Amino acid sequence: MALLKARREWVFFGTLWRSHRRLTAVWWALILFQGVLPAGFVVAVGSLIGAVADGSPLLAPLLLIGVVFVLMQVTTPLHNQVGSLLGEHVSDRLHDRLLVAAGTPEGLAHLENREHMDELTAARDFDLGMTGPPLHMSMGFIAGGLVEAIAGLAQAVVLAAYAWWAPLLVGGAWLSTHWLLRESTQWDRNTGEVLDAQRRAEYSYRLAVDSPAAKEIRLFGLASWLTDRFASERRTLVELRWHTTRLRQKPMGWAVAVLTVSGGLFFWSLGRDAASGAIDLGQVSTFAYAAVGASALAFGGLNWALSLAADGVAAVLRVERTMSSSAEARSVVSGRTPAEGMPAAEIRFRDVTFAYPGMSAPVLDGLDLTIPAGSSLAVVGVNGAGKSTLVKLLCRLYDPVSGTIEVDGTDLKELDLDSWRRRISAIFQDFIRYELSLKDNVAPLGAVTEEVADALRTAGAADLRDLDRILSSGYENGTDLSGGQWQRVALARVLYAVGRGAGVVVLDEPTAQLDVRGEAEVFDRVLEATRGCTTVLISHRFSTVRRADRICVVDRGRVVELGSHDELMVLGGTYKRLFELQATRFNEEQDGADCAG
Ligand SMILES: Nc1ncnc2c1ncn2[C@@H]1O[C@H](COP(=O)(O)OP(=O)(O)OP(=O)(O)O)[C@@H](O)[C@H]1O
Repeated sequence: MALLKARREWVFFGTLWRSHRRLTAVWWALILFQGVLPAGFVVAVGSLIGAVADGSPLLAPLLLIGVVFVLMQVTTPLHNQVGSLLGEHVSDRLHDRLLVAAGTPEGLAHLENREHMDELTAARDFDLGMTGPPLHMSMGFIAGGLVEAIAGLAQAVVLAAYAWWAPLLVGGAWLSTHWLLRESTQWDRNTGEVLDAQRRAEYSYRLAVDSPAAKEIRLFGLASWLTDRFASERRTLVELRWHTTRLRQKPMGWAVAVLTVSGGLFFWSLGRDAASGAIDLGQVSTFAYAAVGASALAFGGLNWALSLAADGVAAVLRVERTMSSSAEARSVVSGRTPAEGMPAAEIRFRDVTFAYPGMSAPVLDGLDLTIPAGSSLAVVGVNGAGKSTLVKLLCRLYDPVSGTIEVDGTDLKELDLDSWRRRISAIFQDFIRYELSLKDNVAPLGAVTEEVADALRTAGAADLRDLDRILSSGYENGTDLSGGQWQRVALARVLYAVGRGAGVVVLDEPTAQLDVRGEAEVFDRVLEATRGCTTVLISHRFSTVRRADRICVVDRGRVVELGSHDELMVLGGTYKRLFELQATRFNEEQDGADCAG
């Protein structure tokens, strides 16, 4: 365990070095320099007192004291600045590495695995000051602790001029207090618990102050429940800290006893030699100051700061390792065949079975489905039937457990993933509302203004004209949109991609938030704009669904009906039943509205 810990700390120092060699070298040099300065000061003061006692010139010792004193004053702020810069630099580098590690795997499974998510959270939080100071501040604590350690040892070395055993006695006692008080890194052992309590407290806090949650919190009267929850988590944190403090009591007692005994022995000997005249006044004061300097109680600050910083770095490196080797992170691997112009003939699901990682029951269970290129297919089915899962497989966010998805006869796994994804454009149910300008929401990778305006027009969002306006009220001159307006913007994103060459369009509940009139109008335009594309539409709105060339009904992971609207109505199965149910409801509502009018 101790070996492992030591290794983590070495990894930390190695990471500093690799992140910025020059700053790290200056940081270490200043630690050494600052560490020996107190010993220099002690010697200078001793020589001054000796000179006063002898009546010899005071200029040289006074100058020495002045120089050492000024150096001590100047190097501390300089060192803090260097440490803070280095900390920020390392933290930036680690964040970059973390984003690359989490973003590189092609699939989604690594972001849904609980263990990986815990690792990612620990790595993400390492510099947020949640369980310890952020790195740019830790560097100051670490440097302070190292300086203290070197200063103690350097002053113990000065005692060698008095007696060979003095550095061993005083330095040994001082080192043993470090060892005894390493318990203060008990905080370390609590990190899991602390992290958990901190996370819960933070979540309650966010629920209380974030505006999206504010509606429900007020409406359901959850405000005082939330306050209690927050207070209770904070109490847990205080208790954990209190527990840590109490753990220090016993070793603290031992450390004080060790220092008292060693100090007592040393000063008894020093007093005896001073009284007998074996050493002069200057030497007495030098050795006395040096002994005091080497006997300060170690408070474990170095251990604490170093192990927290080393933990953070280790967490990021662990994520990198996991992401490059775990089965989840490597579950989707790109093939080599270019996908340009595909599909030219068809997309075919062949006996596809799929279960989400860690789930035993399959969501898709031997599903067979052919989608002719250039046609539109609507997928319907009850909640949880597996419709979104089907399109996620088509986007290769996951791979089937068994069976294949073929594009023009080539297994999707053999296609180059980047070029396949360039062929696909999708709007998912939980599409992203980017806190970016309207233009960047439509074309996040940079856009031709005219094409963005066209896409917005087709998506029924022509009224949104200020393309540079940020779509979030959290920014100056920013604005927010209604649910339906956001959906139109997300549709415009798909249409823009189609204009840029995407040939497969996935629309997962694209009009769920549009009003009935807007829905029909927008959907007609979207169909027109995506004519020639292979379109997969998922919707619970049959007025939208019926416009597709073909419709398939998915039930318990299989296709149970497939055909055009008219064919399925003639078939008289699930589709017909669901369609009529919705039509009857809609007519009843319309009648009600007419009567009320
Ligand atoms: N990331 C996931 N991890 C584990 N299970 C999941 C995940 N996503 C979906 N599921 C499960 O897979 C099943 C199918 O979900 P899917 O989203 O494909 O259904 P759907 O037909 O699109 O439903 P809806 O009409 O409600 O959107 C559900 O039981 C769901 O709980």
